[in-house]
This record gives sequence, C-alpha cells and structure tokens, in this order.
Amino acid sequence: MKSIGVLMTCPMHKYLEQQLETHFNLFKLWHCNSSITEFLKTHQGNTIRAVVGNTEIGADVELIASLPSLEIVASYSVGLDKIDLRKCEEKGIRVANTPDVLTDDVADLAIGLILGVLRGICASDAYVRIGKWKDADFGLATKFSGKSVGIVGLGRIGTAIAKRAEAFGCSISYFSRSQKPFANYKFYSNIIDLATSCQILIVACALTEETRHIINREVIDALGPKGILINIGRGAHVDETELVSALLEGRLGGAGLDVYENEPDVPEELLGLGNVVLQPHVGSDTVETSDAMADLVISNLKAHFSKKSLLTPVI
Ligand SMILES: O=CC(=O)O
Repeated sequence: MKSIGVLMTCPMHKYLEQQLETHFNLFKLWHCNSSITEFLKTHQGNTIRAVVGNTEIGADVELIASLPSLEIVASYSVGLDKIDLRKCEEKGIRVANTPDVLTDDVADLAIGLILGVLRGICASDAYVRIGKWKDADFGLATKFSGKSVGIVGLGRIGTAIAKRAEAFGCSISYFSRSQKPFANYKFYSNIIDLATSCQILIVACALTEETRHIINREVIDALGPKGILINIGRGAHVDETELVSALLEGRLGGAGLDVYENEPDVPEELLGLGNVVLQPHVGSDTVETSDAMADLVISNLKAHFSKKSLLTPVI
C-alpha cells in the first residue's frame, strides 16, 4: 500500500503519523504554506486517495473538492462534525471514525470534571501550592454522591457516564431523540424538563444541526443557580455567551468544560471563576486510547484498500 497517497490534515498523534508513514505515502497538510490548491498541485493531489482528519481539521467541501481521487475519510476522532458527510455521501466517499476505544476515557473525564467542580479539586490544589493552608482551612465543598444526574444523549459515551454516576449512588435521567429500550433511566423528551429535574447536566451527544446550542439560556436557567453543567461533547452544543453570563450573574452554579465554541480560545471571563474547571479538549487524550485510535484509523484504511469491510464505518 506504500504507493497510496494519504493526506493528514494536521499534527495529531506521533504514533499515528509513524504508522501512516510506514504503510502509505503520507502527505502532511500543515507543511503547506500556500493554499490547499497550490499544495495539492505540487504534491500530486490526484494521487491522494484517503484523508485522515480529526476534531480540529476534518474534510470540508473545499478539501473534498480538491481531491479528485479521494475514496475514504478515516477520522482520528469519534465526532464527525468536521466532515462534510453529505458531500462524502454524494460523491461515494467512505467515512470511518474511532468509536468505542475512547468511550471509557471520555466518560472518566466527565466524572473527573464533576468532582473537580463540586469538590473544588483544582482550586484546593492551588490553595495548597500557594501556602494558603497554613493560614486557614480551605472551606467546604459540595458532595457528588447521591446527586441527580441528567445526560443529554444516551449513546456509547452517555451510557458509560451513566454507569459511572450510578456507582456514585446518583439517580440518572436522560434526554435524547427517542427513548432507549435498553436503558433503565428516566427519559425526558424535553431537555428543559431534564434540566429542571437534575442537579448536574452532562452534554454527551453528537454535534449536529439539531444539537447546536442545545444548551441555551432557557436550559441554563432551568438548571439553575445550584446546577452544574458538564460539557465533554462539543463547544457548539452550548451557547457560550449565555453560559458565561449565567456564571457571572450566579444564575448557574458551576461548569466543567472540556470543549469550547472557538478552540483553542476560551472566554476570558471563565479564567477567573473558581466554580469552573477547564480542560483543553483532552477527553480521549491518554497514551492508551490515542494508540488504540491510531490503530483503528490504520485498520480502517487497510481494510478499505484491501476491499474488505470497514471496522467502524459511518458511510
Ligand atoms: O472529541 C473527540 C473526538 O471526537 O474523538
């Protein structure tokens, strides 16, 4: 497969890059100082048959249109919001992603964010480091065990979060497009009702046109001044301007965020808030999971070019 051209859109994981280099003819889009069109002219764009993208740069209409021989987009991510799926479908381009292998890590981080916010883990760590403990005790935090947890999207990741929260004695409810026959949790067909009924609301659904800004002012106000919002989905699930003002005005109790609307930009106002825990979109960023995601990308590409079934097909 050494002669097959594969285009990587941006730096992701070194091991993935090495594997792609070993098995394919790898082109790196970030080595391009000119326009994509110029880059592809000089790097024989017509030999590129696969794109490997991620949550930062996927495959948009422009990229797809500039690759006449494109057969497959193998995303180093579970999220598909940076891929123009409609265009891929229309052109018969296959799409694969990396589900399952990252579920545990993302669910673990969601619980970490809850504990971080409620127990003030980051704030109290800073308290110890700057020597404030010598002057006074840190003060009281908020208990997690036994709280009511609402989950937006009960897919693989939402279900893994629910299982973990159950182990903390939490009651679980969820909102999704339809009731899940496998789940023994309370279902809400209206997200406002879910937000009203829970103390911690976790966003764990895919980003689509329907779920963009699903967390709006009404939902935030329904969650209320004691409520906590956790987002391990995508920044655009949340109306960030509304989130910031709710936090500043005390209309929301706190937030644990791994994702933002304009990554890597984080709203300045959040940086000074003690009831907010911020992560730099690292839900699946462990060595183990990143290697497993890379292996899955390679396996999907190899399967496609050997005319076998994709392991994790989207299209
Ligand atoms: O955000 C992470 C992913 O989509 O894999």
